[in-house]
Amino acid sequence: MQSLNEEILQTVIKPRPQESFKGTFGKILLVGGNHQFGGAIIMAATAAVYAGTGLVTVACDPLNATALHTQLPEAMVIDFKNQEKLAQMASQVNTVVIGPGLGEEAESLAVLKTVFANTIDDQVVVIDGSAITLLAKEKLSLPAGKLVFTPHQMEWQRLSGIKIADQTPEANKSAQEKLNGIVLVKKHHTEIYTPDGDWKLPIGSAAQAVGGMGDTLAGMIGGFTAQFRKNTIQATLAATYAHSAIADEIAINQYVVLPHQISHALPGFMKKVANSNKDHQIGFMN
Ligand SMILES: NC(=O)C1=CN([C@@H]2O[C@H](COP(=O)(O)OP(=O)(O)OC[C@H]3O[C@@H](n4cnc5c(N)ncnc54)[C@H](OP(=O)(O)O)[C@@H]3O)[C@@H](O)[C@H]2O)[C@@H](O)CC1
Ligand SMILES: Nc1ncnc2c1ncn2[C@@H]1O[C@H](COP(=O)(O)OP(=O)(O)O)[C@@H](O)[C@H]1O
Ligand SMILES: [Mg+2]
Repeated sequence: MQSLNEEILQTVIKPRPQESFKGTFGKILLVGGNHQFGGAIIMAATAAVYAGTGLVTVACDPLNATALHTQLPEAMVIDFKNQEKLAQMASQVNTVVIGPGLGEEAESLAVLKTVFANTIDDQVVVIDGSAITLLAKEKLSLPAGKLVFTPHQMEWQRLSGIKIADQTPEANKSAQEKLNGIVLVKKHHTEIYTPDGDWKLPIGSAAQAVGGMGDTLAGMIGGFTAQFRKNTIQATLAATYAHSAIADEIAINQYVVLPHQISHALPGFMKKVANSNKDHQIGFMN
């Protein structure tokens, strides 16, 4: 397993072409946010908008629409119970992120099934949080698309059947190969298993151990894969590295890092990376 380093940032994050419009930078649909977990989808959508995705739509319980728009007027919103609209949106975007705050109720499962039935091979589908738990519990078939699974260790236990204590690189690799996608096993020093090799994240800290941190990462991976479409694996690696690199900078002066602070720091961080070259030290606060 290789150690992931900051070179992945320069590989992926380039200056924006001037001959462009919002569609150039990708379209994303984020699905989740039931009556209980609206904050999760708001955090994921915030990450996608601040990562620079051209167009961001959220499918959630309409109960969350006002809160979402108060935080994030850039995002569009649809009712996740509107099956027709959900199916249409799910097939039209570059990336679908499903799971943050989706919940595990009958309504959540209906939403998941509609999305899984309508994605297409060209798309990236990021499967996080409740979507992983439901996928495991209901033994659903996998959707079409380039799949990125983002489980924490308990979600990975549910999906792979490997107990947390037995989650060795060998066991994780063999389970990832069966899933036919990218798998991030999220923890202190997250592991990323891909068809092109495996990486360990050497940065990040306990200041990140707070609810919503993974929802934010899912939104960032969504935003990066929708925007930097050349290579899904590299975009996923860059988002994962940037998430903890920003957290480490904030943690120099803070005991705990709030997930939305990572999103708000993203445009400045990405600008520094885009301007930098190999000899330039990356850091967005100096
Ligand atoms: N503001 C919001 O709206 C928020 C909404 N959220 C949304 O909530 C939904 C449920 O997601 P979830 O992760 O909170 O719950 P679940 O999947 O049941 O896992 C927890 C169980 O696993 C165990 N556990 C063991 N190892 C672990 C590990 N390394 N990392 C984490 N847990 C570990 C853990 O052990 P314990 O803490 O009890 O010791 C516990 O028994 C999901 O849709 C998510 O997006 C959250 O993002 C929060 C903010
Ligand atoms: N002690 C830690 N050190 C480094 N990173 C951590 C630590 N604790 C949590 N994280 C990171 O925070 C995120 C937590 O994800 P997750 O459990 O899905 O959060 P949530 O669902 O509440 O948003 C992951 O990216 C994980 O790697
Ligand atoms: Mg999570």
